[in-house]
Amino acid sequence: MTMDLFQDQPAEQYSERIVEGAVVLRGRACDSDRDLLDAIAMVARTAPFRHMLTPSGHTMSAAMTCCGQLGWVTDERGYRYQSEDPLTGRAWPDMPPPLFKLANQAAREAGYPDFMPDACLINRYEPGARMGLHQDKDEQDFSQPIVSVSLGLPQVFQFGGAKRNQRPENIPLGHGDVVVWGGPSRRFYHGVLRLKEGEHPLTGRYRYNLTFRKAG
Ligand SMILES: O=C(O)CCC(=O)C(=O)O
Ligand SMILES: [Fe+2]
Repeated sequence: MTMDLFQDQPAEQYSERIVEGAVVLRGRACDSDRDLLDAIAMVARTAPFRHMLTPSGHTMSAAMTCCGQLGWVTDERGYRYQSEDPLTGRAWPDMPPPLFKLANQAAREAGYPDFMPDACLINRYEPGARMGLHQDKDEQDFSQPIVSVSLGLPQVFQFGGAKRNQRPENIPLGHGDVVVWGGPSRRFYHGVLRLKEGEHPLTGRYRYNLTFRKAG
């Protein structure tokens, strides 16, 4: 992993290239962390966190909700995007402006200008929860990147390659870190290891992850 330190940024905001097209922007969500967490709480009042079923009948260990025009869902029928929350039958809540702004700015910084996400999946992990290696491939347009924001407890992110059997790099992600991947790495395998027990001043026993995508 190479590291570039930019003189015009605070010491804790630097970027680390993972592979071509993929970068970790350390600390980029710190300035707006309270606004982001307030926005998550607001979304969850309309579209509550829930544990979705995988097509094979397993319960996901991360609790999820969505905002934006489209929400990612999984159930016994498969993985897909839809404009209504299956739990309530209502449209997903709008994407709160601080979320959109952060995703758009992070993408631009990573070399993807004009990223206009229409879907934000919100994952909430408690100690023990994880997400196995997978590809994000339910979207229409793979020219658009993924922007992934971490808030709260630290968790190890795994970033592999185009094939599942490629050994992933383990990248510890902390509060405020943003990962962006696209271009040649857009469909690379990734996941997170089990969340360790801990207590974060802003999120308690949770890690939140915001995954922004242009789905439709
Ligand atoms: O929690 C993370 O950092 C990764 C989440 C993810 O890959 C996904 O929701 O597709
Ligand atoms: Fe993913």
